[in-house]
Amino acid sequence: MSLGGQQQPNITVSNTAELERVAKTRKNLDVAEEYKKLKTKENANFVVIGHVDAGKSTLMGRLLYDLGVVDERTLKKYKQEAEKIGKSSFAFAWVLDQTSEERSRGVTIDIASNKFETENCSYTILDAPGHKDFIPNMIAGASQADFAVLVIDSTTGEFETGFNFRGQTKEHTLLVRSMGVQRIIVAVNKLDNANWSSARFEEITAQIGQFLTTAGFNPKNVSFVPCSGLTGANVTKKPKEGLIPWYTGGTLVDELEKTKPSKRAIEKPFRLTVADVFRGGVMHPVSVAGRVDAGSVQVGDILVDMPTGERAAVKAIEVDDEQRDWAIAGHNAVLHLAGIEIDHIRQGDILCDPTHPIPAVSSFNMKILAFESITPMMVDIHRGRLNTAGRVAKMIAVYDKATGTVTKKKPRHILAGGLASITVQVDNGPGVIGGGTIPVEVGTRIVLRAFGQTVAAGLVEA
Ligand SMILES: Nc1nc2c(ncn2[C@@H]2O[C@H](COP(=O)(O)OP(=O)(O)OP(=O)(O)O)[C@@H](O)[C@H]2O)c(=O)[nH]1
Repeated sequence: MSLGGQQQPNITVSNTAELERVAKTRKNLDVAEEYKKLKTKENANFVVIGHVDAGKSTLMGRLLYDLGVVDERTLKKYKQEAEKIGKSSFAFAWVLDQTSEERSRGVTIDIASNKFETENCSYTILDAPGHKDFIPNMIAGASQADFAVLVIDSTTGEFETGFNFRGQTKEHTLLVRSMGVQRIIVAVNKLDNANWSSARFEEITAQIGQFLTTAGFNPKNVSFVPCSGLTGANVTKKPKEGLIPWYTGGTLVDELEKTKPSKRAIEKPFRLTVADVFRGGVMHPVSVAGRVDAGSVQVGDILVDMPTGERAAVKAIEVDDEQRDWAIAGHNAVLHLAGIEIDHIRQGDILCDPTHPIPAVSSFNMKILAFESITPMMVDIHRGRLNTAGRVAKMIAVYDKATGTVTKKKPRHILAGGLASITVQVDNGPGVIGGGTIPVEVGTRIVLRAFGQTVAAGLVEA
């Protein structure tokens, strides 16, 4: 068994009577059927990636403003404040930062901090860009994303800096691909700085296109949009006549609308990765927010928290700030829980169907794409929002990237860019329940970092 040191959930509970009381309220709904009946818009989640200062916040702020999520008065206020400090161009970026801040003070659902709707779909921008701790946050976001928007600064010199060996464009892109994201929209941004030059647009699309193919994106899942977050050209509206006569494609929003959310794992056992734990008011002393990764949940269900193995009952559910009887894979949900203490559930834990809990293991095998050269070494293991210390304990095999056949067993080291299998050992935790273990199963996506850099990413294997 490669998932080593597996813990059985020890079914200790804080309050059995409470669990039983809540379980009685279960309406025994067929959630998959209810979901089919529901005529709501599809929801898609995406991450925004790109080099520092590529204009990510400005572009998303512009999008939110043009779609009416932020009103004129608020923008005016930001513009005045921004002018006061001599940075008038920051007003749009503040739209994004401000909404995320405000929302997180209300119902704490940080993963759903920025939402907007188009005609056919509602969207959630995962993890507002510009965050100090951007990469760990991006890993968490990417693990829940249906697609990514890669923002490129097309200003002369800036594109080249962002795209060079140590620039973030490549690291972010490899990361989101490793986290399972298959569709990417490239916003060739700040094209106002390049005089809306078609030659510049083509130069950038050629280079990025080639890189995306080598990073494992299928060209049919990649699209390029010339735009300017600052002027708003080609974000939600076609640019003024004559501005980009050479461009026949759609706006950024048109491209978003073409993107179908990935298929939901509705039939699989329930899994929700806890993004946030909070007191949801007097009625709800223990609440969690997160995305339903698989399966479904309904009021009255008993769940098990992993890796602690504690049970909890679902007292109430909110989806999109509305009270609901159920939630299903793909939903960003708030679950109000009973029968568990607030300090017994942590960010990064997985709430599961108790008949099929995710294993909590102290070691696991994974197939990696090495970003840097790998030897037996200390690493930070990132699994969605969870991050814990560990080490590369064994190097199992290196594969040929084209054919997948083993080229070397028990290698001494794995070269950057190589495909390989390794065993990862989790360090002992500081005596907490589930310490020294991490909830993973076959197919879980893991990112390994060391010295502040991503060194490898891949999937847990059997
Ligand atoms: N000319 C021009 N400038 C822009 C555009 N978009 C953003 N900028 C400017 O570029 C700078 C950086 O913009 P941000 O939106 O903060 O960039 P960011 O990528 O979110 O930055 P980080 O979060 O720090 O990585 C600001 O001075 C913006 O005003 C654009 O479309 N055209």
